[in-house]
Order: sequence, then C-alpha cells, then structure tokens
Amino acid sequence: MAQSKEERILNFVLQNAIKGDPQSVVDTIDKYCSQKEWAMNVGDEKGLILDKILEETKPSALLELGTYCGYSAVRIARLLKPSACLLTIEFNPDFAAIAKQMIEFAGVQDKVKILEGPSETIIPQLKKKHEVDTLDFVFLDHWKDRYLPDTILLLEHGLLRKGSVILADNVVCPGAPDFIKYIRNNNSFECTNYPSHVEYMKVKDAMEKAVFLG
Ligand SMILES: Oc1cc(-c2ccc(F)cc2)cc2cncnc12
Ligand SMILES: [Mg+2]
Repeated sequence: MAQSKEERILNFVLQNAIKGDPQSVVDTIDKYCSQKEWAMNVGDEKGLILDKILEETKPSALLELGTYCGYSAVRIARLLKPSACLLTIEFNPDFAAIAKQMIEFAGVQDKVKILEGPSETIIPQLKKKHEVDTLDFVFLDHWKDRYLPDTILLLEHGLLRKGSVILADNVVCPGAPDFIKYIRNNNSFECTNYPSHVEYMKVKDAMEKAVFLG
C-alpha cells in the first residue's frame, strides 16, 4: 500500500527529530512541509502567534479541534505547565493514529489526550466523560464550517468561563465568515485579529482571538 503524506511526515520526524524533544519535532515537521510536501499544520509563522497567546494565558485546561498530525498539539504541549492538560479532537482515524505516534515520540503524551470522533458528539461529553470543568483555552483548527456551531456548543454546555480564550486558525484562508460575523458582533466576546500567512506560503491568512467576557 502506498504511504500517505501524513505517514511520510511522521517517518521524516522519526528519522530526523530528537525523541523526547518537542521543539525538534516542531522544527522537523516545518522543515519537511516547507521544503518537500505542503501540509495543513499551523506552521512556524502562525505558531509564534499561538506561542505568544499561550504564554500570556498560561492555561491549565485546553481543547484543540483538529489534531491532524499532532503538530499544534506538540507545539502547545511543549509550553504547558506539568499539571496542564490538552484534549484534542480528531475526526479522521488515520490522522489520529499518526498524531498519537507524533505526540508519543515528542514525549508530551502525559499532557495530551486525543479524542477520536466528531466534535459535535465529543464536546457535549467533555464534562461528564472527560472530567472537564471549564476550558481556559480553545484552539479551532478543523473544518471551517464547524467553527461557529462548535463555539455555540461550548457555550451551551457551560464549557467557557470569564476569561476563556478561543483562538481560531484560518479566518482569512480558507476563511470562517459565519464564525467571524457572529463572534465580532457578540458583546460577550472581546476579539483581536492577528494577520499572518497560510503556513509555508505567501498567501494571506489570519488568526482571531476571542476572549469570553462571561
Ligand atoms: O491551516 C489550514 C489551511 C488550509 C488550506 C488549504 C488549502 C489552501 F489553499 C490554503 C489553506 C486548510 C485547513 C484545514 N483545516 C485546518 N487548517 C487548515
Ligand atoms: Mg489551520
């Protein structure tokens, strides 16, 4: 069976990065995806914006929607305090299997839990099945037409508290216009836009930060 792009990325990491060193895993994925095969990781440019917002927020309970190969899960986990926990939801079982190996190789498996399945099913289970109280930080990086419905689900299930930070990737390209319209017109959110570029390309993109005001 021919290897998938995601398997090629994982194998490049296993052969070229340093086991147990999350920064080397992040750098190695960026090297492969900028020089050999493009892939939809948040990447190094938007990754620095993500890093800065994480360092300002210092979250303990985090949720990521859209694990893919685990690049942002490793990137986020490398900055977390020992007691912090990142739950990351991935719909595609093949991606989830790659991400599991990527996270374990990076040595951040104690801070990351992959939840495989549709976000609309898993979000309502977070409190009872996954012992979540409220979330300090949410990274939206999955299907763009799920950003708005999943944000509404988070609100409906009492998963946000005063000060919870939502950070959304790709609000320009591919774009999430319904999410942006909603969140910028909702007085319960304080929004900030961070212009950037699509990972590994010169195409304009941006991230949007939305702080829940309670
Ligand atoms: O960061 C991303 C980028 C793109 C994407 C694809 C094609 C293109 F031309 C430009 C951008 C798609 C994504 C899907 N899910 C999560 N993240 C994504
Ligand atoms: Mg993205």
